[in-house]
Amino acid sequence: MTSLEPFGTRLRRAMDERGPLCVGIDPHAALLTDWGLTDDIAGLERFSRTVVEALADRVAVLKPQSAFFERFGSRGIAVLERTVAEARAAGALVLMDAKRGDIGSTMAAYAATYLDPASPLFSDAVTVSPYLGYGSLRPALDLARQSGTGVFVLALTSNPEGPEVQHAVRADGSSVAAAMLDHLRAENADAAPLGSFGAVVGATLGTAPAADLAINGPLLAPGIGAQGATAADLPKVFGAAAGNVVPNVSRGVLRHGPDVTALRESAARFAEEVRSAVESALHSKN
Ligand SMILES: O=C(O)c1cc(=O)[nH]c(=O)n1[C@@H]1O[C@H](COP(=O)(O)O)[C@@H](O)[C@H]1O
Repeated sequence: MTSLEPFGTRLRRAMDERGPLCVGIDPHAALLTDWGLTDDIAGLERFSRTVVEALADRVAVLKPQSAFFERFGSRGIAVLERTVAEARAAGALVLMDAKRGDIGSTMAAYAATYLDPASPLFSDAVTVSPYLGYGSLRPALDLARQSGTGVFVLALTSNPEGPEVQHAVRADGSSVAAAMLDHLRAENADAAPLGSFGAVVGATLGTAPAADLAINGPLLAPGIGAQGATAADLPKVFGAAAGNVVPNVSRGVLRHGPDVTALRESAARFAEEVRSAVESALHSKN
């Protein structure tokens, strides 16, 4: 198997060179309509191509949300394949937002889909759900190590329903989310400059979580823009861990399309807000 440089190393470099912003490629039906496109495969293709053309040469990470492609069936998946390939060729890291999770033997097939370089959907990293037990993710974690890709595990999600599961207290007194972060810390032990195994922690949490965010890996922070969080929330949620945060904005940027310049300007504004928020979080700790 061909192996890339570890994902964490590649991500740290991209964050240093381009800033840490991740922009989502979420072709909502409403956005296709707002862009003057048809809600069909031609609209999907045009939307995705435009986002890649506008942003793949300047943001660190693009995150296609697989569901919006899957809803068009096999032809939607074909557009997703091309989107991933074109975004990677233009220099962005691609984080496939698939949120997969299943028993280990099935997880191995999901892992092969996104993290095996021979797969048509090969991506730099994938989101997974650990709620069949962290150990069920092992095939994805192992394949990521082999192929130089990354895995982002849901820990404290941005939606209001998350705490029902994620704040639940385990028999040993730790919360489910804290246990997921502990697993990731162990996964990333000894990695430098950054581990390849990330956690998803919503920018919407409002305050610093009780759980320890120092996992020596990236922290994907969705929720800025349409879900109500702003870059200014990053210091209070992430504190000293802000230097490893990859903030995601999807609709907040996408609503400025289809004009390529307007998409670029919006992403640049978010990138500047994020840069100054991260700087102030790190500065206040010194
Ligand atoms: O894993 C994710 O990306 C994710 C985790 C989470 O806790 N919350 C969350 O919103 N997301 C994704 O991040 C994107 C947020 O989109 P906007 O609300 O439009 O910025 C969507 O693609 C969600 O599926």
